[in-house]
Amino acid sequence: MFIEPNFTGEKRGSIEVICGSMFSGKTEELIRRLKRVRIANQRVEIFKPAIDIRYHETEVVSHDANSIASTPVENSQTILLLAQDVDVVGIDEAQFFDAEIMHVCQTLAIKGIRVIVAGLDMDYTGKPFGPMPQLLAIADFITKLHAICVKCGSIASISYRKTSQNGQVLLGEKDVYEPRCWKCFRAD
Ligand SMILES: Nc1ncnc2c1ncn2[C@@H]1O[C@H](COP(=O)(O)OP(=O)(O)O)[C@@H](O)[C@H]1O
Ligand SMILES: Cc1cn([C@H]2C[C@H](O)[C@@H](COP(=O)(O)O)O2)c(=O)[nH]c1=O
Ligand SMILES: [Zn+2]
Repeated sequence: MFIEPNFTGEKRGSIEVICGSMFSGKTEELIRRLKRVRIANQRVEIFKPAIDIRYHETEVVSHDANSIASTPVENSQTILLLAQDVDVVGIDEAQFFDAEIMHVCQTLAIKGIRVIVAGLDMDYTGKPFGPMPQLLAIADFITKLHAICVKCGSIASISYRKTSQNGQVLLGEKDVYEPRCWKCFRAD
């Protein structure tokens, strides 16, 4: 389990990245950390890319229906504009943001803000997804989570696309994706 920074005392900025396949628990872990921030009476703002309105327009929602209020933004620069007077910034679905998200996270951390980012590390082909490699490179703390392979029950690192549609961005749930281990991913 991730041991979070102390909630009291001098504020030092930091960047935490939570990554893994679909259904690995990234959003649940993000929500868990952010709810604890609220319990500690710290000020938090949560953002997600406007593209991701699968479950709810203004909430970050996990596959298990845990949720927390969030602000959908069109681009990463907007996060800088909206994240005023906060102790913590949470960002979900970071893979969909533009490349500038890396500098946005660095700027926030330099200002003393704790930044917690969740995102898919790989797309359905196994390629690194969007700005995630850069975010992982600058992270102070990385948590890699795994789902359970739906074929064999082993740990799953990759999100298998069940449809024949191409293109990196294709929103969906269990109708479109299932988590698989590498062996079962290669089997089809
Ligand atoms: N194959 C699976 N492996 C693990 N969890 C699964 C699987 N299928 C469904 N789930 C559910 O998904 C939840 C995680 O959802 P979520 O936090 O939204 O994941 P992520 O953001 O990584 O896609 C788990 O707690 C579990 O209830
Ligand atoms: C693998 C993969 C996923 N997506 C989409 C599908 C979902 O809408 C999100 C991931 O959500 P989660 O919170 O991690 O479950 O991303 C995509 O567009 N392209 C892909 O290759
Ligand atoms: Zn498997």
